[in-house]
Amino acid sequence: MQKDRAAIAKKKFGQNFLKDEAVLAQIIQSMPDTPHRIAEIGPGLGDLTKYLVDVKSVTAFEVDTDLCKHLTHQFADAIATNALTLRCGDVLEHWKSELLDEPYDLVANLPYYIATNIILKALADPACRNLLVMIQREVAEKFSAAPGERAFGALSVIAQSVGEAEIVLHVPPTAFEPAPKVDSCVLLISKRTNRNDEGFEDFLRTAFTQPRKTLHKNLSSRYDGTVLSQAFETLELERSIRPHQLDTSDFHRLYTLIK
Ligand SMILES: C[S@@+](CC[C@H](N)C(=O)[O-])C[C@H]1O[C@@H](n2cnc3c(N)ncnc32)[C@H](O)[C@@H]1O
Repeated sequence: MQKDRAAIAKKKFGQNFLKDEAVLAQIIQSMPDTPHRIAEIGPGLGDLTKYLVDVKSVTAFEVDTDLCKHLTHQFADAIATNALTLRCGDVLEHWKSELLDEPYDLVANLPYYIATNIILKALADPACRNLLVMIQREVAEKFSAAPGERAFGALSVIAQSVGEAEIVLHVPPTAFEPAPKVDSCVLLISKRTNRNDEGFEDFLRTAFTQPRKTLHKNLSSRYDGTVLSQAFETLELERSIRPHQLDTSDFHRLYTLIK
C-alpha cells in the first residue's frame, strides 16, 4: 500500500500524501507544548500518525474505508495500547459542538476541500485548544494576515479574535505524492478563547463583501444608515476607510455599536 501513493490517492477525499520526512519532522517540532490529546483529521497512510503516537495519545478520523482498514492493521499495537483511537467515517458527522470530550490540539495535514470549514469548527470548539494544520497557502495567508495586508479579511479577524495565528512553514507541492496543484503552509493557531458569536461573523462577511469598496458602503447594504454614521463618528472612523485598514479590536468596537 505504501508503494504507489499516486495510484491509491482518491481525489474526492483530497488525498495528497506527505512524503517529505523533513517536513514531517518540522511539524512534530512545531507541536504545541501541552498535555492535551491530539486529534488528527485524515491520517491517510499514517505517515504523520506514526510520529504523533510516539509523543502523545491520538484520536484520528479517517473517511476512506480502504485507508481505515490499512490503518487498523498498520497501527494494531498502538490501537491495542490506546495510544491511538481510530474513528472511521466523515469527521464532520462525528463533530457536534465538541470533537472530543476532553481538551485536545488539532494536528493534521488537512483535506484541502474542507480545510476552511474544519478550522472554523475547531476555532468554535471549546475542547480544541490549539491547531497545527497543513493547508493550502492561500487559506493559511487569510487566517494569519495582519491589518493592512492584502489577504486580511473576515478569516483573519475571526482567528485574531480567538488567539494568534502564524505560518510556521512553507511547503512546496513536491513534498506530497501526488503533488497538489497549489503551494501549502503549516499554520499554527494558539487559542486564548473560543469563537462563539455567529452575528459577529455575519457582520464581518458584510464588512468584507467587496474588499476594495469602503467599509461604510459594504455595511450600509445591511445596517441602518443613521446608526452606522453615528458609530463611525463615535469611533472617529473616516467614511472613506476600507475594511482591510481596520484592526480586530476596531471591528469588535464597531460591531458592538451597530448590532
Ligand atoms: C491531505 S490527505 C493527508 C493524509 C496524511 N495525513 C498525510 O499527511 O499524508 C487528507 C486525508 O483526509 C482524509 N479525509 C478527507 N475528507 C475527510 C473527512 N470528511 N473526514 C475524515 N477524513 C477525511 C483523506 O481520506 C486523507 O486521508
